[in-house]
Amino acid sequence: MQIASSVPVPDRTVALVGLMGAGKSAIGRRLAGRLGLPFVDADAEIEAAAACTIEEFFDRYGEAQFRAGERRVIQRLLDGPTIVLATGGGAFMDIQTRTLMRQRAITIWLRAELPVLIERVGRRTNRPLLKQDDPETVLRRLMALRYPVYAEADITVDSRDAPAERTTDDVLAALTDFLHARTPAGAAS
Ligand SMILES: Nc1ncnc2c1ncn2[C@@H]1O[C@H](COP(=O)(O)OP(=O)(O)OP(=O)(O)O)[C@@H](O)[C@H]1O
Ligand SMILES: O=C(O)C1=C[C@@H](O)[C@@H](O)[C@H](O)C1
Ligand SMILES: [Mg+2]
Repeated sequence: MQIASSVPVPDRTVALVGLMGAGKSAIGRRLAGRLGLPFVDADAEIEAAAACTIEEFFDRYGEAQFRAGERRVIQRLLDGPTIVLATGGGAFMDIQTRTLMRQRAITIWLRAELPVLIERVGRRTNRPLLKQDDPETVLRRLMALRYPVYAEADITVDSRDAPAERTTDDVLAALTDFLHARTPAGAAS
């Protein structure tokens, strides 16, 4: 497939948002490879900065402190060079983080249906929010709360029950359309 050669180079960090299991990490890593940009996972950055897992962080300091740490990490990353950034599922819900991301990044919502999310999050048990109730109930609640806010992202792509490479192709195509729409006709891309 020739997609990569025709994709304009993003002039800003490309940040993925969406629920747990939407594929921010899995698709983000592939997207970065296709764009030739570094990939950074905000969850992993927080774990490195705090020297503990996200689960331990929630246990020790609680969610409010986690959101504050997440805000600082994302701010630092957006101050740096252009990257593909997988954000944590709740990052875009924080008004300050969201405002910053809307100003400084190209934001992409990976939207997934409930059955797809349930199947994917069942593969790992390290998501603290999914332990607060049964995972399906939590995901339903978060979908109702968060989907209207995720919809503020610049681009929305469906993260379907298909191979990750297919979703990556879909993201690249949508990003290409978005960047071409912003580039004045005839300008070099
Ligand atoms: N589009 C996709 N097609 C197929 N498998 C996928 C897709 N997206 C993610 N997966 C798989 O689903 C699982 C969860 O995905 P991933 O960890 O990337 O989600 P996430 O959005 O980063 O979640 P979190 O917010 O919890 O970090 C992984 O096993 C991943 O390989
Ligand atoms: O959706 C969320 O609020 C979260 C998603 C994960 O990426 C982690 O950032 C953490 O488990 C919280
Ligand atoms: Mg992730």
